[in-house]
Amino acid sequence: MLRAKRQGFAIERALVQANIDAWENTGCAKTVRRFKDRPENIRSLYEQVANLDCMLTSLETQIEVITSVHSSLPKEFHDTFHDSGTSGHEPDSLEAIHTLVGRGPSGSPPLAKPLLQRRSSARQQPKDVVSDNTDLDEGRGSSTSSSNGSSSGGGGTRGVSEAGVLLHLERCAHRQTRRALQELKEKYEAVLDEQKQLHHQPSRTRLAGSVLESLQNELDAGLTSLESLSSVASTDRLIDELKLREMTISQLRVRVLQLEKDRMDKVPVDAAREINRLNVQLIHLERARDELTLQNFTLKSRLSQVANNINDPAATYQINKDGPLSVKETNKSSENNNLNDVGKETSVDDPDVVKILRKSTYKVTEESQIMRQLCKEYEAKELEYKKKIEALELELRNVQHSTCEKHEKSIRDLEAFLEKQQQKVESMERFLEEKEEECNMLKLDVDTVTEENAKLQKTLKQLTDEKQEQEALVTTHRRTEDTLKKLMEENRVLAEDFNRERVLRKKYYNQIEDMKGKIRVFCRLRPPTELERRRGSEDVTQVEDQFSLGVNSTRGYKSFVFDRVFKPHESQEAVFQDTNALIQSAMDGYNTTIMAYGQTGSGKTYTMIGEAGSPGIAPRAFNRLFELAEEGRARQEVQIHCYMLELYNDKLIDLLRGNSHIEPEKLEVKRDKRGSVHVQGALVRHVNTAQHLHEVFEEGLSNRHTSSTNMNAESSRSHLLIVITVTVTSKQNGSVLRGKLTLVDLAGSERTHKSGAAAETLKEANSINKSLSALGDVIAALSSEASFVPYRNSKLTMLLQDSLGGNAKTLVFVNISPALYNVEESVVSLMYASRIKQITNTACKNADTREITRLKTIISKLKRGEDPGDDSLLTVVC
Ligand SMILES: Nc1ncnc2c1ncn2[C@@H]1O[C@H](COP(=O)(O)OP(=O)(O)OP(=O)(O)O)[C@@H](O)[C@H]1O
Repeated sequence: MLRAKRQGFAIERALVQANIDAWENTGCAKTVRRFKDRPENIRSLYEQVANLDCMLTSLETQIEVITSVHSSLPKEFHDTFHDSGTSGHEPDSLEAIHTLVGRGPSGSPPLAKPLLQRRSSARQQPKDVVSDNTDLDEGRGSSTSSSNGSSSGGGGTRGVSEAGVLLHLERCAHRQTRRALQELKEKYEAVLDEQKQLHHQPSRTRLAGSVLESLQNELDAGLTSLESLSSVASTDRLIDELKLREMTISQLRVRVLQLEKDRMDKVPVDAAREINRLNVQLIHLERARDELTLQNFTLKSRLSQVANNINDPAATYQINKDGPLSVKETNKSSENNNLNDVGKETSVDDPDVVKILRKSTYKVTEESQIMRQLCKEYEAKELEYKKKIEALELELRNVQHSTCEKHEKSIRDLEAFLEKQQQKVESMERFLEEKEEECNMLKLDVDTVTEENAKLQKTLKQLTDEKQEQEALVTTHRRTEDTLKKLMEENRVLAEDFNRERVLRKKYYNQIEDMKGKIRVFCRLRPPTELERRRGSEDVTQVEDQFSLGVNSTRGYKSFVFDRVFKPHESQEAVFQDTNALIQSAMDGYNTTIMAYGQTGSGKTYTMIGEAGSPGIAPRAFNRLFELAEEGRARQEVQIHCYMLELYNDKLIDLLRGNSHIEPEKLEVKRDKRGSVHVQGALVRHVNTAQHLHEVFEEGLSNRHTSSTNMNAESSRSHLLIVITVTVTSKQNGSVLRGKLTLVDLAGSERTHKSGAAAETLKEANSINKSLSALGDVIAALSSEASFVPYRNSKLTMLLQDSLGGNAKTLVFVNISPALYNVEESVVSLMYASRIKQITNTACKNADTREITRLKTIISKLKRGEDPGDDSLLTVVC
């Protein structure tokens, strides 16, 4: 019995350990962690295991005690069992007990039912079968216990036939039955022994009672532990799961409220991320639901296992409960059969034993009832738990439903938001497409610009190369320019030197010529007149330098060299600068003559007299004379006289006497002994100032004959002579210098058909041409150094006798028209001028010493009473 309890507790311990292992091995990691998070549950389980171990230990102790008690039983008790042919050892009795309670010693399937069936069938068998059992028992005894020595023919029953096998099995069953009976017998003996011990050894009785009490307690503790194991752990786990679910639900509610709040606040939510997060959360929830379902299933399986575990003891107890009946029946049958048989064999029909057995049976029955009650309670709790589980599952479904609805609502809201966002995305895509089109256009523009840029870069590179080349060229050009500048500077210096040298050469040549008495000839070109411009006449002249002039005539280009050539636009001042020296010569006592020669309208009057605002040589000479007089006023006294003559139609006219009522004297050209020409009878005016001289000059001009011709609007129709005598008396020694400045404006030569001269004008022209022709003859004679010079052919040549080949310093201006229309006259004038230039004068100074000599001669003649002759004539008319 104790061993059976021990086996039962061992089984229970193994079950508890198996539960722990199952929970740890088959349970999910989360569940294991939860249990590990709650060490009290684990501790309670291990405490249960430890309690069961203690109970097992105590049972082992009890078994040892009972074994020792059994060994102390009287010898006849053992002999009885020995006589019955049973071995009587403990394992057999335990095996019989296990067989009775329906479970093998090692948890093997129960053998009670087949054995009972076989027994019942065996009971119905004839006695020969029993004899067979006896044979079998004998055979078993021969096979299992050689000490009996009664089974010698057993090997004959082991045969090849099925009947032999059945017989062998029946014998085994019979042997088991005998073992059970032996066990009962041993129990009976034990009980007897206990009774005896109770009588003789009260301590042992008490020990047995305590052992029974402890067994009952252990049984109660085992049931309680099983109940607690099946109820408390499951309830705690369910509570934990419920709390976890509630926590998850509350978190979901909070999240849903947050989402609602976000949606209501229209806060931008990343819909996709939120949906993903909710989907992940749904997956977690589904996993959690699956886990809970699995746990629920595990729990149910566990409950069913526990229920089975409980049912096993319940079945045991049921068996026990029914067992009494069975036992009763068994006992009855035993009483009726086995016991009767035993009784027959052992004569165990003691009412006390039966009473004890019945008492035990009743006790077991009570325990079985208690167990059934416990089973009912457990079933009720199981139902309760199932209801709770169903309620929880319902609540879970509701929560899932509500959560799903909220999530679906949120998903719909999110989908609506997503649709809006998609619309925005579509609009943005359209906008993006437009921008892409613009971008493409811009790319095309960029490509075009890039191509242009490439072209420009290429052009720029070419330009850069060209620029570099140009810079090199510029550098070279600059060097060349520098070199050229240097060369030009050198050239300029050389030119200046050359010009200077040439001027010096000319100057020295002129000085030499002056020393030789050569007449100086200046050539002056005038600009084209308005008439010539209207006629479109070309300029046939070319000023080669300040000494040379070329003319493109019908006979070709011809160059002329003069002492000075003035260009058309050279000023009157410039012209006068080169004539200034003759004014000084007049102040120095020389006869100087300045005259202008040339074709009519060539600029003779412009050169000699000038125009208003552009005075010519005469007015400037007047100013210069008085300037020189003023300059030498401290050391000398200057007396200036002048007269003006006009040779008109070969007739001399005193211009200063023109409108006076004084009868004009007969003017005669005279020459004194020195060769100086003077006009007898001319009115000589003394002038004190330059202004006075200008007035006298203007007066004389007003009397001059002029008229308009085709060649000149105001043509001079006569030859004009302005004669200014200068007497310079030295304040230091009283010496006297008598100079004469003769300014001659010749009338212009002209061709009558060109000048369009009328009858009177034609007469003037003929007279002019005649006088000029005589002048030409004189010039030709002087230039050819002829022995006879025809001065007397014309009054003009008589007047110019002391100026051409005379003792004066003479300057002749040959005025030239640049027009092609006048080229022939210009060439003739230039040829005349060239001839004039070849004429040599014999200039001499009218010094006092000679005068003194002459006066001395006159005085001497007068002293001798002789006529002084022409030498006594005064050269100056006051
Ligand atoms: N150097 C000059 N610069 C400007 N104009 C000039 C120059 N020479 C002459 N003229 C102009 O040419 C015209 C003719 O000049 P001018 O009267 O002096 O010639 P002319 O030789 O005296 O003629 P004629 O013998 O008929 O008197 C004038 O109108 C004069 O102003």
